[in-house]
Amino acid sequence: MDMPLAISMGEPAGVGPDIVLALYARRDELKLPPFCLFGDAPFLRARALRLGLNVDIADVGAAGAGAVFAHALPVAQVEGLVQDHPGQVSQVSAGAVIGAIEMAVAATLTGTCRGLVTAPIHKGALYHAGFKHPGHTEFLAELCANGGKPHLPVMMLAHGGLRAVPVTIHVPIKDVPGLLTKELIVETVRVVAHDLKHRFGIANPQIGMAGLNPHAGEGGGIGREELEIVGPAVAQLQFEGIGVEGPLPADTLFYPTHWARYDAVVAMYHDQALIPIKTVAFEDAVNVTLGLPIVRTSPDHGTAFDLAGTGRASPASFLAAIRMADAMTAAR
Ligand SMILES: NC(=O)C1=CN([C@@H]2O[C@H](COP(=O)(O)OP(=O)(O)OC[C@H]3O[C@@H](n4cnc5c(N)ncnc54)[C@H](O)[C@@H]3O)[C@@H](O)[C@H]2O)C=CC1
Ligand SMILES: NCC(=O)COP(=O)(O)O
Repeated sequence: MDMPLAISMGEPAGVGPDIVLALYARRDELKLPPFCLFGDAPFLRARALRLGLNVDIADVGAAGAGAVFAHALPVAQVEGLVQDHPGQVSQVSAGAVIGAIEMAVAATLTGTCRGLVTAPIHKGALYHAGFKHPGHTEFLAELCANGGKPHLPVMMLAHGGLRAVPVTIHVPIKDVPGLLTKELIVETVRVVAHDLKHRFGIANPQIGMAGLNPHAGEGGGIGREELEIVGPAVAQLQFEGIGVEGPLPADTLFYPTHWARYDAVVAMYHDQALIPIKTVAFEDAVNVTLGLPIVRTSPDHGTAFDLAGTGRASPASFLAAIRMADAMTAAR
């Protein structure tokens, strides 16, 4: 029996649960691998009813998932209140949302599940409820560290051969220059090169590195970060034998033909990396976290409150995230 993937429920007011239910309803047609949804069974029954989906839900936990997946959606029950109010931001479900991630990570770390796919969370709602982590990426690193030294989590958005990685992630733009260090860039690219090799099977990854400033600083005339931070990081990485070029002007680096020269492009901040990939592939790009001891993928979109409970959310990115996690863990 195939070991299941773990899926965390995400924000119940968002489209994540809708899409998981809709995909499960098409499991045979799509030949989906077995998965267990870490969430709330009564809420999921109510949401399935609202969407008109004929889905049986079995509260069997991750260990029982493989046995029931063919005829019922396996759920690992989380603690805490979960409301079925599509599109309404609320902190009420925050405990259950966070608990679902914690349980799903624990099941993956202990080998009950083979990889993790996360449904979108509403970061603002969780912050208001006291959540201290900027997003999944950083939270997962802490959970995987299990009290030890956290891994450096690296966010990568991928669509086929187009991959984009931000060095700084969920931080205010005004803080980016202060957070960028040669060490952070070097460590990020080491993780990218390692995981492209070992998780994506790319023998000798080639990485394009963006500058921070317009025109990559124009030789120091439009900012010195390229000369003082990014350039020295590239030199260090090249010395280590990693295939990196840069710093390159970010405005032309993402021109698809240019981008396609590289196995991944490393950008200096969130929007520098994510705007290009969401522009060319919002429908089915995947967010994958590198640098963790577990495989974690996620759709590229968020909670889409405007579509929650309507059945109109596209399942394409979520499906791509499941397929990527399945492929990355196929040997297990
Ligand atoms: N991995 C995660 O947990 C992520 C969470 N978020 C969170 O989601 C919340 C909302 O973020 P937004 O910036 O509004 O982005 P969003 O992706 O939720 O929505 C942006 C636009 O795209 C549309 N859209 C999103 N998903 C769609 C789908 N599956 N099918 C069709 N249309 C879709 C929405 O209707 C909306 O018009 C924020 O709190 C953000 O932090 C955002 C990205 C990833
Ligand atoms: N914009 C991507 C995003 O916010 C996803 O973050 P994470 O929750 O996967 O860390």
